[in-house]
Amino acid sequence: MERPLLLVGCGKMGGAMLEGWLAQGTADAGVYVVEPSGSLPYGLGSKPGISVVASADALPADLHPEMIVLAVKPQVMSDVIGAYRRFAKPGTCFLSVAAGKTIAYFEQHLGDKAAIVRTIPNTPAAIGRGITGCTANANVGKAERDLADRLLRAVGEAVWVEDEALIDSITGLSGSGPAYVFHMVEAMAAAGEKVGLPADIAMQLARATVAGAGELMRQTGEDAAVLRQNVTSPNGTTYAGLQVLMDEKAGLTQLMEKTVDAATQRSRELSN
Ligand SMILES: NC(=O)C1=CN([C@@H]2O[C@H](COP(=O)(O)OP(=O)(O)OC[C@H]3O[C@@H](n4cnc5c(N)ncnc54)[C@H](OP(=O)(O)O)[C@@H]3O)[C@@H](O)[C@H]2O)C=CC1
Ligand SMILES: O=C(O)[C@@H]1CCC=N1
Repeated sequence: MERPLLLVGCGKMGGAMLEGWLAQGTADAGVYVVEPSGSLPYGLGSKPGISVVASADALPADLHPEMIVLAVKPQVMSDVIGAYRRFAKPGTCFLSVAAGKTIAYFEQHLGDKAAIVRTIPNTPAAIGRGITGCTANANVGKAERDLADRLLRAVGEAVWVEDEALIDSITGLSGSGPAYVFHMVEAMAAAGEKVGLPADIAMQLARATVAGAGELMRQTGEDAAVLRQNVTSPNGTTYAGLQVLMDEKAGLTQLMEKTVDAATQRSRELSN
């Protein structure tokens, strides 16, 4: 990078991304962080190249960031965004990670000349295993898109879509998805207790099973269906369990469809 990054909001998502950029050396021209509390997670505040300020007013008057990453909650975005309109000029691109907030919303607040990348990452970004859905407006040139891609790939994978409406769907699937998986661990552990296991052992088994299954899928690159079949002996124990989980009327497929749909709808609502 030739000029600094500006990160607005350094909570769970902004902090995870900043950690990835530092680890990968992506933000080599320095990062200004606006964070009202002044304290950054993971001890990031004391890392070289990081300058923390409590508000946009405290940023240097001549700052010309290459990219401004907006990582505040969607509900506070309208209180925050106005302070950054002065940066909306050639050479500066905005990248939002906020659920629901559309490109039209940012153009309304930053002007229709602003270069805007709308994304939705997820929390495994904290360990470099995130996946981010991205789209951009017509003001984003190749260099800006490449930089956004590099920043996002520093914390995992990036998937670009042309149709912005798909970002709500990506939010419902992979943005919120880690929570579904963590809840599955909770549900498996609770079910283990019901069949007689002590709570601590049930949780240890559930965590290791989900983590191990995820790692097996990642390392082998094998289809999920094939990996499932590899566990399932004809008329064995897994088959008996899957008869319930894959029930055509009330199985996980139907439940997951409703779950992802509810999250997608909520993402659409947050645009207001
Ligand atoms: N968590 C997740 O799994 C995902 C989150 N996102 C998106 O990321 C964004 C941030 O979410 P998340 O990190 O979870 O939330 P957090 O609350 O952890 O982070 C938001 C941060 O913004 C700070 N903040 C509040 N007001 C301002 C301001 N005026 N200027 C600068 N910073 C400010 C908050 O400080 P303080 O706490 O002191 O108020 C907080 O540190 C959201 O838009 C969310 O939709 C996207 C994908 C996944
Ligand atoms: O729950 C939320 O609204 C945020 C966006 C995606 C994941 N967490």
